[in-house]
Amino acid sequence: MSYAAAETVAASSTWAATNLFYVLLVPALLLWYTYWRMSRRHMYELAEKIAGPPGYPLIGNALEFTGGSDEIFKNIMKRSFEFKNETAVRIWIGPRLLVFLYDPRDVELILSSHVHIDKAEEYRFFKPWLGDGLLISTGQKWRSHRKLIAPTFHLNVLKSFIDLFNANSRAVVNKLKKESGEFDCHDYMKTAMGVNKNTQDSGFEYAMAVMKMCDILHLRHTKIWLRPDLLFNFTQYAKVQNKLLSIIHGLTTKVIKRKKEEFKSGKKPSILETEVTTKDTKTTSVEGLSFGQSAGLKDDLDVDEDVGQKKRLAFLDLLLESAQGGIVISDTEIKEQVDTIMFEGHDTTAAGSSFFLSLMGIHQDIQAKVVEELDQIFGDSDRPATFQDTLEMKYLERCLMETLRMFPPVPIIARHLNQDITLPSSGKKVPAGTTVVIGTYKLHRSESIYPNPDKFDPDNFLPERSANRHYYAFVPFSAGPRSCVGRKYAMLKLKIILSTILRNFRVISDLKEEDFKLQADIILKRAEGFKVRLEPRKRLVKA
Ligand code: HEM
Repeated sequence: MSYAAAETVAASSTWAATNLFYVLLVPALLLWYTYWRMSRRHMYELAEKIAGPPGYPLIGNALEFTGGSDEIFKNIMKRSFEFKNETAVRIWIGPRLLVFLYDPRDVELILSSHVHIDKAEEYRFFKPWLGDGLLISTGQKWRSHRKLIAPTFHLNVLKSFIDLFNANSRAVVNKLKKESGEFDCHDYMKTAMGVNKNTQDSGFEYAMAVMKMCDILHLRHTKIWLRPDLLFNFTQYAKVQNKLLSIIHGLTTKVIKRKKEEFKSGKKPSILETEVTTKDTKTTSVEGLSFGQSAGLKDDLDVDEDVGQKKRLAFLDLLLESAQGGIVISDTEIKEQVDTIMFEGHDTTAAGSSFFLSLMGIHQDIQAKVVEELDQIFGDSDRPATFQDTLEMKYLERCLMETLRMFPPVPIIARHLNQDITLPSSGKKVPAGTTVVIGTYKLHRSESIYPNPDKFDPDNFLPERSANRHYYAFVPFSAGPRSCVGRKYAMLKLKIILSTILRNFRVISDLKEEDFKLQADIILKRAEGFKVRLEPRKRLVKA
């Protein structure tokens, strides 16, 4: 056979082999798809019984998640209100079934459970950043770390942060004095929330990096092609993410290193509670800081039983001390927990306080009542706030809670179901494998729970109005065993910073709530920025 003929034979046999491959591939794929659909039949059958918008084959409702994050938020809200009378709404993002829950009874079923504690698949995008920190870990690891960390947010530890909160608040007021005209107060709140004097320089860079990381994570949540790591790692976003993570982890490492050096040099932990408790179980629940735990469930931030004769330490001090033994927590785990707390404690409080100031700027009458209360507490004095003062800020607290109702910084909470559940509200079943999404934003705007839900009305939180409301109708900090571990810290800090600002300035907003463009890239924000103006109060308190 000539060389040319041999080449022709080789080419045609390659062609035949390629053809055979495709001929076999198509039925193989069809077979696999049929098997896959059959194995998920139970899921499809149950999902069919739950109301939801129609979707396309294979991609489901993924096209609804195109556009900017403010558009996505608007679309989702519009969609969810189309199903106004439904307590649960399903959507498909490709093969993933998501069921949104809006009824407090269904929310309770998930959040009060010790079984449904697994975070949804979507939280895995946080993994390169937060590792196995409290927010995303599960099972025994989460249980043991939660048990270790919760006591570091005990009220007695938090009280010792008050000086730091006051110092931060005064620094913010001093910076705000330079503002004239309209500006974005979120910029100030971001840096005020996460830093102390040792981390102030890196604080802004860190805050920016966190914000950009959230943008990337949000993109991965909403754009299905960015979900698989294999594809994502080839994109420009992956490179940007690596840069941002080096900034974020750089600051965490710095904070831990400094603490370790203090530890080695024998410096006493910064916060040390010398007061010891009795052996009996005792709870230190304080009204106004203590929501997030339903009746009948033990609040792990309050209970003193595990303390016994031990001293109470602040978060990082305790982790480092526990690491000394080497058994309880490793160095990597400490870093993951610090990253988690720094993220969770930072953006959420910054958004909450910025919404609060925006709302005060709109509702001058309500702001005047807050200031009247502050005048009663502080009189003409420019003294810093004490813990007792924060307990007396009852009206400010109601305004804060109403802010968190209307604009919950964490607008959804998602869990992965490992078993079928039956919704108490409707008797409908949600199949195992579903991502259940607690739609906090919509739940908080439910007409059947809050009459006139779009109106900013702090009286919604008058004790007599709250008393008859379902406990799970207000869950800005989640609730139950996986509730926010920093909720009391957040309330205390917010009360101190917001009261200090209002003692010094009148806040004015030219926009109304209905003009807010909301976007939810992980944390709920105003897309146009939190624009306000300030006027020094006549009796200007020295900051
Ligand atoms: C206004 C401020 C805050 C809001 C609205 C908020 C809200 C929440 C919500 C809704 C969750 C549950 C998330 C989920 O299950 O997916 C959560 C969890 C968590 N939060 Fe907060 N948070 C705030 C402030 C803080 C602060 C100041 C810290 C720490 C200093 C903190 C630390 C955490 C941690 C560690 C978790 C995970 C708890 C666990 O799974 O065991 N948060 N937060």
